Amino acid sequence: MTREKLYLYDTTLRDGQQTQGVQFSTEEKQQIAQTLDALGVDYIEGGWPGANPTDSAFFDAAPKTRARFTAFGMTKRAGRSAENDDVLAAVMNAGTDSMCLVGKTHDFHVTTALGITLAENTENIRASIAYIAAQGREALFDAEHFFDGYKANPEYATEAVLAAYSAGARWVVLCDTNGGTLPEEIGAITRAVIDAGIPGDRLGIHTHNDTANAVAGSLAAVDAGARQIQGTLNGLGERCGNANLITLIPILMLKSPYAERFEIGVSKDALRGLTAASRQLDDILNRVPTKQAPFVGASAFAHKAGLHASAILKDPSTYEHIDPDLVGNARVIPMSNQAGQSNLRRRLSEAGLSVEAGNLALVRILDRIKEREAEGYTYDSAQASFELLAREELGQMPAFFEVKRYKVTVERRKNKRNQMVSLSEAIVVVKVDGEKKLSVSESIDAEGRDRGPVNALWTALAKDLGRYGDAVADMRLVDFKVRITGGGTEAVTRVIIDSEDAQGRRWSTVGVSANLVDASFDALLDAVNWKLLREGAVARA
Ligand SMILES: CC(=O)SCCNC(=O)CCNC(=O)[C@H](O)C(C)(C)COP(=O)(O)OP(=O)(O)OC[C@H]1O[C@@H](n2cnc3c(N)ncnc32)[C@H](O)[C@@H]1OP(=O)(O)O
Ligand SMILES: CC(=O)C(=O)O
Repeated sequence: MTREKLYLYDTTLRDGQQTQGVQFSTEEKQQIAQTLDALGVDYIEGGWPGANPTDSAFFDAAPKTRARFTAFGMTKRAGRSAENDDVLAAVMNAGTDSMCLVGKTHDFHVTTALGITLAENTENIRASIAYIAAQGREALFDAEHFFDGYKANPEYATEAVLAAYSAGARWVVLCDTNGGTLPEEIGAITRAVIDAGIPGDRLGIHTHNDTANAVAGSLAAVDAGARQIQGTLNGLGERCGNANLITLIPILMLKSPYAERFEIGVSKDALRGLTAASRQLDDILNRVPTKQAPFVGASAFAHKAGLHASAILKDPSTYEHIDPDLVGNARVIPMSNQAGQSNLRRRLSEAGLSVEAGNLALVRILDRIKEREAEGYTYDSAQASFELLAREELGQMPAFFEVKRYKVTVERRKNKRNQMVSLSEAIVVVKVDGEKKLSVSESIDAEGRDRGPVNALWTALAKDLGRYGDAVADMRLVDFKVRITGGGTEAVTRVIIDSEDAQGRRWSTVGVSANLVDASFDALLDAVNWKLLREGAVARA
């Protein structure tokens, strides 16, 4: 049986950025776009060009993606032509092949929020979509408040979406903007729109999670005939969030009747990257991953009750609705050292380490990871630290150098202009090839500003690493995340450092301590050791 194509439209970088407390940098947007592209979504909505400097900069250096990279904006305002609307012009000038414009479809919003007549609004929608289509570009129309609008005035809501469709919109996306419509009603109204003349393969669904039904509402629209789903990674989005693609993707690929009826752009291989994609986003946002997140949470396949754990060991399907491996997650069975070995072997092989099944080192690695995670470490994203830990247990970790001691001071004092300034200084003593080396460094940028104690430590460490100096010369620290976490009985500080080198490699390392500077130094040492490994450095016996 041929399966029908179902399109996935990701709006993490636009509606996801409307989440309280979320503001992606341009680099973070680039990183997320690459992850989405690797996952296999069909559209990546990058943001609203012209609305803020970050979005504009992101579109200026738009990533090259296989997915259709889409700019978001709104329909032209009344009293001016589409050609002369400056907000629309900024969206058009972003130069993307696809553009998604939001427009009003609820009569109350037209008269109250916009203060124009219904006819004027319909004309704004028509003219804006026609303007995009006339340039041979793909137009999408986000029908804002469509379901509430349809309930209040079905004739007008239908007129508004038909205007977009007739003007050439490739997709008309029905939005449950306030998130209050329940799945059954979403299905019925979607069917009514199809009956009114817009075919299902031109209809999309955009739901919000205000009643925790965004995923169910999206599926109801698909059941009714819609063929595009809009959503976000981890369900980010305005207020309670959008439909969670991290939940929807495995449902569409693994659950009946969707798996049999539909084809989406995500391959089975890419599906295995789902857990990593979800955790990468949490990492970027410096959020603790939700343990109970369906499919990807650390508890999604954790079996605590004795009855469960015992049956699971006989056959995992006794208490699991899918094999966790399919989504890149791992089974957790407390007390069983066998748990998670296949997952561990896969992670090791990603680090270039091939370890045969049954090797006792696997048990030791798992034990150490568990111990360290109890202390506050996390290895989900800190792949470089994970590799170093594994190498130690496998006897494959060279001792390049030894840190004998270090010291950091931070001083606040008045400068000549009577301004309070800070100055960080570090001293690091290392032993390389039997020889002690003492380096002192201040951390000051080109404008004379203090770059902080961790930077001072890094520059002191890198200053004299003897014959390893050249190998780390092109390395720089690009991100630094701090989180206070409950490790054991006391709160500890976890630091994750992202480093980069001139060859475009980027790696993450983790350090934990009750002391912020110690935790940072711990992560820093891992970063340097990983770089030395990659450079093929050889330690002298
Ligand atoms: C449902 C959604 O989530 S849609 C996405 C919403 N996202 C955002 O709002 C974030 C980005 N937005 C922005 O940065 C700004 O709102 C901008 C740059 C787009 C516009 O800024 P401003 O010109 O200062 O307008 P402001 O934000 O104050 O108000 C929006 C204006 O657009 C009008 N408007 C709102 N929706 C539409 C629409 N679909 N079509 C035409 N005009 C619209 C409003 O009536 C208002 O006009 P007014 O100032 O003449 O009353
Ligand atoms: C367009 C959009 O984000 C909404 O209506 O919710």
